[in-house]
Order: sequence, then C-alpha cells, then structure tokens
Amino acid sequence: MAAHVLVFPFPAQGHLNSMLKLAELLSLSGLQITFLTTEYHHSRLCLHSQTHARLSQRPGFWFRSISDGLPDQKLRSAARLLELYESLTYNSSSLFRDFLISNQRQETQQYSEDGWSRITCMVVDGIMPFAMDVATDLGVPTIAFRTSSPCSIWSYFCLPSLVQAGEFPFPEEGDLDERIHAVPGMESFLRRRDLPSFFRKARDMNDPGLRFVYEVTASTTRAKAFILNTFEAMDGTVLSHIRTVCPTTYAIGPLHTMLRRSVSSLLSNTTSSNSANLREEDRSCLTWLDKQPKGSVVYVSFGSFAVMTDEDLMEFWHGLVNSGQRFLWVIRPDLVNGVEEEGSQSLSVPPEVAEATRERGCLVAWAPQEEVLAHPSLGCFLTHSGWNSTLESVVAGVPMICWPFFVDQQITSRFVSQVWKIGLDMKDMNGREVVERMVREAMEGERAQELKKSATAMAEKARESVEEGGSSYMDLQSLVHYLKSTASSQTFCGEGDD
Ligand SMILES: O=c1ccn([C@@H]2O[C@H](COP(=O)(O)OP(=O)(O)O[C@H]3O[C@H](CO)[C@@H](O)[C@H](O)[C@H]3O)[C@@H](O)[C@H]2O)c(=O)[nH]1
Ligand SMILES: C[C@H]1CC[C@@H]2C(C(=O)O)=CO[C@@H](O)[C@@H]21
Repeated sequence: MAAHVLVFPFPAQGHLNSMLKLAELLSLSGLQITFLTTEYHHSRLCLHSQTHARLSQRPGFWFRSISDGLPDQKLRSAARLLELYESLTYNSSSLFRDFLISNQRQETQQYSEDGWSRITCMVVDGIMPFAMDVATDLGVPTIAFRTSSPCSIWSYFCLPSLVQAGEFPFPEEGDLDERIHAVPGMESFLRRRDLPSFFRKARDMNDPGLRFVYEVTASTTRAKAFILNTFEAMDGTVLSHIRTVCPTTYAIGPLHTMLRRSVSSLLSNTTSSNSANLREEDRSCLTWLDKQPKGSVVYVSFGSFAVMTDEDLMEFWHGLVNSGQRFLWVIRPDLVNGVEEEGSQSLSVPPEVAEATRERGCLVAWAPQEEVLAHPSLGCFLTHSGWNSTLESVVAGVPMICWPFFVDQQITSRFVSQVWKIGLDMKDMNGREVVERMVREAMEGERAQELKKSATAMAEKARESVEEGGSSYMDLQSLVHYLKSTASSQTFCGEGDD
C-alpha cells in the first residue's frame, strides 16, 4: 500500500497558505495527498488560487471538502472566528468521521473512481484536536501542525508556570511593562504586554479564549509528532524548549521558501503566485512597484483577519502620507470595522491625503504578497505580525514595523524587535505621529541601515536552512520518512461502524 497523507487545515487564509505548501512539498516527495477543507473555503480556493488549479491536475493529489456547518452566505471573518470554530467542532466532527470511514473502506470495496486510496496518516491543524481524536479513534496516526509562531506556542505551554509564579492573571490596571519570568528562555525581554492577546483579556484560567488556546496547545502532546513552520537558526532556543514537551518536533520552514526552491523550475516562466488565495489578487501593484526606485516603498498589510476602526485607518493614512515615503497598502474590503464591501469607500479622505496618495501611493484589495515582498522597490513592511507575513518578510530580508492586532502577533512582534532585531514594535501605540516617526526610522538614517543589515543576515540563514543539508531540509526528510513508514503499519479501527 502507498503512503497517503490527509492534510486537514483550519479553514482560514493564514492556515491554508502554509498547509497547502506543506501538502505540495509532501506530494513532490512521492506521497499521495488528500487536502481536506470546508466547502465554503474550497469554493473560494477554486475561484482565486492558481496553486489549487495546478494541484488539482496532479496525479495522486486530491481535494476533498466537508461542510463547516454554517450557512453558505455567512462571512467567515475574524469577528466570527469562534462561531466558525464551534461549528466545525460540533457539526463537522461527525462529518469528518463519516469522511474518514468512507475513505478507509475504499480499498476493501474498490469503488474509488479517481484512484483515491486509503489514507495512512493525517497532518492536522494543531488547533483542531477534535479531528485528531476522530482519526486516532479510527487508527489513523496523526501529526499536529501549528501554523502560528513557535514563541507564542511555547508561551501557551507555560501557562501553568505563569499561574504558579503569580504572573498570571495580571492585576487589573497593572503595569503592562512588568517583566514576565515564567517563560523559560524569554526572561530577559518578555513583558506582560508581549504575551499573546488571550493573556491580557483573561481574568482567570476559565476565560474561554485562553482555555481554548491552552487546551489545543496541550493536545499536541497526544500527536505522534509536531510540525512548526520555522527554522533552527531563527527559533533554535524556543524549539529546544518545545521539544521538552513534544520531543518529535519537525521545524521545516520557511515553507514558502522550501517550496519555491523545489518548484522553481516549474514556476520560473510564469507569473503564477504560489498561494492558497481566498481573494482575488490585484497584480497591478507589481507594475506600480516596477516604476518605483529601489528600496523606496513601504508595504502595508494587516493579513486576513485584522480589523480597525475608520479613525485608526485615517491615522495610518495620515502617518504614511506625512512620512513622505511611497507606500503600497492592502485595504481589504472588510478591513474597516470588519464590514465587507464597505471600508475606505465610505471614508471621507481629506483632499491633500488623496492627492499625496495619487502621487506616491497605491491601494489594492489583495496583493500577491510573496512577490511584493521580494520586489527590489520594497523598503519596509508595516505588518500585523501574522506568522506567515513575518516569515515572508524574513525571507525577503525586508525590515518590519509591527502593529500586532491579536493572538500570537503580540509576542511575535517582540521577537522581531528584541530578539531578531529586524524590525520596530508599534504595539499599543496609536496615532499619525507614531506611524510617521516609525516609518521614517525604518526607512531613513542609521537605524534603517542597522535593521536592513540584520534582516539581510536573517534572510541568508533562512535560505541556508532549506538548502540540501540545511536544518529544515533535513527535518522535512525525516518527516517524509516517517509518513512513508505509515503505509506499512496501519490498522483501521472503524470496521462495523455505520
Ligand atoms: O494582500 C495580501 C495579504 C496577505 N496575503 C497572504 O495572506 C497570508 C496572511 O497570513 P498571516 O500573515 O499569518 O496573517 P493572518 O491572515 O492574520 O493569519 C492568522 O493565522 C496565522 C497563522 O496561524 C497567525 O500567525 C495570525 O496571527 C492569524 O491572524 C500571508 O501568507 C500573506 O502572504 C496575501 O497573499 N495578500
Ligand atoms: C483561530 C485563531 C485562534 C488561535 C489560532 C492561532 C494559533 O495560536 O495557533 C493563531 O491565529 C489564528 O488564526 C488562530
């Protein structure tokens, strides 16, 4: 029997991107792949992702979907994350069980039309323990993949130590600059304000958000192994701590670089983006970038979930214009207040701001981000510090200005500024003056040069990690070896189920 890996991401842009890349890499290593997502996200991938179109043609690569239990018309936005998560857990769990049982019967009943074979192992999103439990129950070995930053994951593992040390919960009205000592490896730089956003909001361990994130993190210790999208030279210390609780942890990132290295020959003559886009890319910004001087553009994007008020948006806008720099800004239709199809159109933009934007700005609804970051005109990246965006900026050697919005972003931005020293942290600061000052600092003068130097050095280490013999390359080989071994050691426990 051939090894066949089911890859099952949480249905959101930041999760689909890295897990589809992993799926393609595993497929290139000779494994059969089924990529399972929800019907809603599958239909958006069909509309907007060239990678999806390419992989659908690939022998031994199947896309399958199940319902997420929400009505078709309902938006799956950040504000509705919990609703989506709960619906998946409670409604899709039994659908997933039926799906896996029907697959496990494939070989015995021989009714597969497209050669779909029996799944021998699953790589599941680490925030979906319900899927791990179903697969384990049916005898399918499972590996957990967490798509967020390793530093955030280690801080979640340390929650009991924080409680024991009296460092969590934070006192009401307490000083957010107070040092945190109970996260090993981060004693010298971590403050209350740098812990993932769940910690700040929670008053105790029963807070639903904190409990959710702690429980999903703890559940990864039940998996056969753990996968993280990072590399030793950047996250070695955090990885060694995570391996004290998850001994078999594969660090196989940056996945987009690993994949680009593997498929460069296939993609070199195309303008194809390599992303699991859920929105249509506006490639016109690449033409705009071509016309700008080298290193002159501030790229601004807050990922797929972050939202802001129209006042915040206007402060960013004024700050960017006042900095005098050129800028390319992704304003998603739901960026302002999370409302789709509104946003900047409804804002009243002062004429001088509109004029400056026409002269040296470019606004798009969704950009081909990896290509944008790799463009020679880029100078810095004003980002929300989502983990994919952070890695994409690292690989491109582009310094960051971090405006963390929620979840892992608060701690990631601290690592960017204090540990890797490849960016500035705008956490908990607001206003056009701050934006202007930080943009100037990242783009002009001595500080900008220092940041660029560290960013270039980190980019080189990222490239080395995915080269033959590099740390991520070797970990990927070990992972593939393990996955291939599952073809000969599986027993199905679901016989007799309806
Ligand atoms: O115009 C755009 C904007 C973004 N992207 C891509 O979209 C992805 C966005 O991912 P990420 O930067 O991780 O941000 P989020 O979408 O906010 O991701 C969620 O998921 C991540 C992985 O778990 C977490 O680290 C984040 O905090 C969480 O908000 C990246 O690959 C970008 O290249 C585009 O292609 N075009
Ligand atoms: C659904 C969000 C809550 C936590 C998840 C996460 C993580 O810590 O793994 C990061 O970003 C979000 O997409 C997930």
